[in-house]
Amino acid sequence: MASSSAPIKVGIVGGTGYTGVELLRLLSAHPNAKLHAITSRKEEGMPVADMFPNLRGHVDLAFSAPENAALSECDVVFFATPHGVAMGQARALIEAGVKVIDLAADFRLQDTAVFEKWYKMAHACPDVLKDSVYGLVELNREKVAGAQVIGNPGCYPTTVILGLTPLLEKGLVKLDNIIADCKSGVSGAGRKTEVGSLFSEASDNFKAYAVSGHRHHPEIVEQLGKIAGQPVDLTFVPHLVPMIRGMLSTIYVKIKPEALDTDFQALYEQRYQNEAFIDVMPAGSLPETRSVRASNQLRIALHRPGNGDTLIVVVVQDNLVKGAAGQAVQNMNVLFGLAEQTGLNQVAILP
Ligand SMILES: NC(=O)C1=CN([C@@H]2O[C@H](COP(=O)(O)OP(=O)(O)OC[C@H]3O[C@@H](n4cnc5c(N)ncnc54)[C@H](OP(=O)(O)O)[C@@H]3O)[C@@H](O)[C@H]2O)C=CC1
Ligand SMILES: CC(=O)N[C@@H](CCC(=O)OP(=O)(O)O)C(=O)O
Repeated sequence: MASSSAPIKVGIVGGTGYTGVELLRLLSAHPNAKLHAITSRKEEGMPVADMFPNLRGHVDLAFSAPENAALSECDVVFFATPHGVAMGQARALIEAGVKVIDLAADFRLQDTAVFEKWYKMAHACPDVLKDSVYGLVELNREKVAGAQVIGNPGCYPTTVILGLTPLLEKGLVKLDNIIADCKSGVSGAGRKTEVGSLFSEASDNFKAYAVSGHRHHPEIVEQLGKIAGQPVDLTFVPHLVPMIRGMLSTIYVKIKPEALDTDFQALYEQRYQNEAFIDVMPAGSLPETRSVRASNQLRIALHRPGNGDTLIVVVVQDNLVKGAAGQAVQNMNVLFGLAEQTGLNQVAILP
């Protein structure tokens, strides 16, 4: 176990994916982390920096096969892998005293029947799942600090949950009339050669997908229900946007009649005033995904068209950072008692 002075020994399962290389970018520059094992089944033996030249001079390890990786020697292992991988290895790792942060969905849904329905697999360790923590730090900070296994939230759910939390905590909006219209860059689909992700298919194109149901819907519903203290449902529609990184969610809610006079701007500013990675912008702002590119910042802006009963919450983040790897490092910081912003103060890149 890492002490307050000794570096945190880090393992990454799935180092050749988009979230994997983002974890490597962040952790190679993290003052308290030491990369100890990075796995890839396909690229075993390849120096990491040969695959990712941005890491030359920063990462001097080679990829190792998962089964040969010294993961049990680590203090924490990040799973940047498809759904179903972490849950197969979590028990052995926590028995070896290793903390687990899963970027996939294995530890996000507490309802295993719902998990099985949407991910087409039975949960491999429901007992470990029961004790795991949903790693949305801004809502679960204390639980994250004492966790053994953390389920890093999905990218879309991160924007919708943080966008709606102040409203649901106070019971200010109707719970049967929420629409989340979400847009993601193509890196959200992962570093796989799926047709839809090819340049000639994705560039100069914009499309909705999974309109009749997306696996993030149950994750969002489960979390919003916990915050509201009662069942919540919503319409959630993801879209693929011709850009590499970035996520913008536009969330439409109906204000309850008795809450029409609420100062929503003040509510959000107060609720997130101590959150380093949540920027509540001036009312009416138009957040841009490029303003958070490669940073762990999430920006929120409120709109009240015609001062009527509709409130529109616009949320932007980088899907690979606050939507994945940055949030995972934020969880690691809390897990090991470090200042939450450690290794996460990158300013967004413009132009
Ligand atoms: N892309 C994004 O914006 C976000 C992604 N996520 C989630 O994070 C996870 C990783 O996503 P992403 O990086 O995009 O995915 P990629 O497809 O880009 O990378 C997957 C990685 O996992 C490895 N891998 C695949 N299968 C296995 C296996 N059975 N055992 C061990 N390693 C395996 C692959 O390497 P190899 O095959 O060589 O072992 C590769 O390194 C996914 O669950 C995704 O849903 C979460 C938030 C945002
Ligand atoms: C553009 C795109 O394809 N996005 C992915 C979400 C990526 C992701 O973040 O999935 P998890 O967070 O659940 O791991 C999708 O819609 O399936």
